[in-house]
Amino acid sequence: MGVIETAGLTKAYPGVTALDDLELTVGEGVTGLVGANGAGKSTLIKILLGLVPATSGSASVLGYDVATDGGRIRGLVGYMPEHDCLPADVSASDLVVHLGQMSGLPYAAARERTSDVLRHVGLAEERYRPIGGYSTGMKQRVKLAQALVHDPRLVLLDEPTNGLDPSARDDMLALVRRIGSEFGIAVLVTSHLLGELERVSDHVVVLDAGRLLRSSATTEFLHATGSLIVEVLGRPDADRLLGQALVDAGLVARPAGGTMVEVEVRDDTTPDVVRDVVVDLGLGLVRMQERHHRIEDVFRDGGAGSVQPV
Ligand SMILES: Nc1ncnc2c1ncn2[C@@H]1O[C@H](COP(=O)(O)OP(=O)(O)OP(=O)(O)O)[C@@H](O)[C@H]1O
Repeated sequence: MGVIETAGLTKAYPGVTALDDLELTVGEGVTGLVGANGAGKSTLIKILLGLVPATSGSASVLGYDVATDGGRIRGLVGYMPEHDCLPADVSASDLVVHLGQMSGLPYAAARERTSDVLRHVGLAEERYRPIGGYSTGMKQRVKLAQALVHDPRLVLLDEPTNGLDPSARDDMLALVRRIGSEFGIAVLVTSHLLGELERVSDHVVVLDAGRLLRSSATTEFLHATGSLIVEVLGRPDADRLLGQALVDAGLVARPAGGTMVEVEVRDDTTPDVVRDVVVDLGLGLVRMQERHHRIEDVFRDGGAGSVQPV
């Protein structure tokens, strides 16, 4: 049985179908839920928490029916909401203790767990200061900590990198990965930035306008394409020169930006042919590697326009 299962799950708001006949199974590990703004990610999470009723179809979380067992599910699941929802005049420490107690922990246990989770998410002395003075990155960490305080089986993280600068985003992604791998907690994490999910997820689910576009292991999204990317240096027009020489050598080659050329792999000898051509031209070989599909190729094929690769 999956950690999350949906069957024919549909949510219609007046004038918009947020989820459309969704059939989904999410297992252990880290699952990335990707989709453009409005694809239905937050709606799915709210239904899974039993906070919003579905129009039709069914869903279960950890074996419990979202329609009837919402309270039980919320006791076993941690939720990091997308939007800023933290009180400004309370410290992270007091807030997380309070939310731990609301999840059913006795006071002493809530204090102990709060100290642990705030350390895990990287909040040190500042945990005793009011949240109003925190940076966006620190606030995101508080939201993550409160999702973990009651030792959940599953966490639902809605856009945890929202509003973060590149370095804070990297830190948050590393934390998400650790939750899945070191702590053994199943994770469903949403983002509209595809490259992020590629980095931290074992499995990727792609939603497009409320419909399931694709669900597969991340490695399947990254399978090789049968071409090589060759980067050279030595002359400003090195790519043009190399491209022509490779075509003359009987290979199919095209420019790939900068001083890079993409070469179709004909057989096992292709890398040797490329190397020899580069040497004959007196160019320097910077790299030669297999080109991989990236997750955004799914959107290029599937048609969802506004998802941004990073
Ligand atoms: N309470 C609501 N009433 C009416 N329409 C809604 C409501 N909540 C969501 N929607 C609509 O449902 C669709 C899906 O919204 P949802 O928030 O689930 O998408 P999302 O993938 O999470 O996007 P975002 O990243 O922008 O949050 C959107 O068209 C949205 O406008």
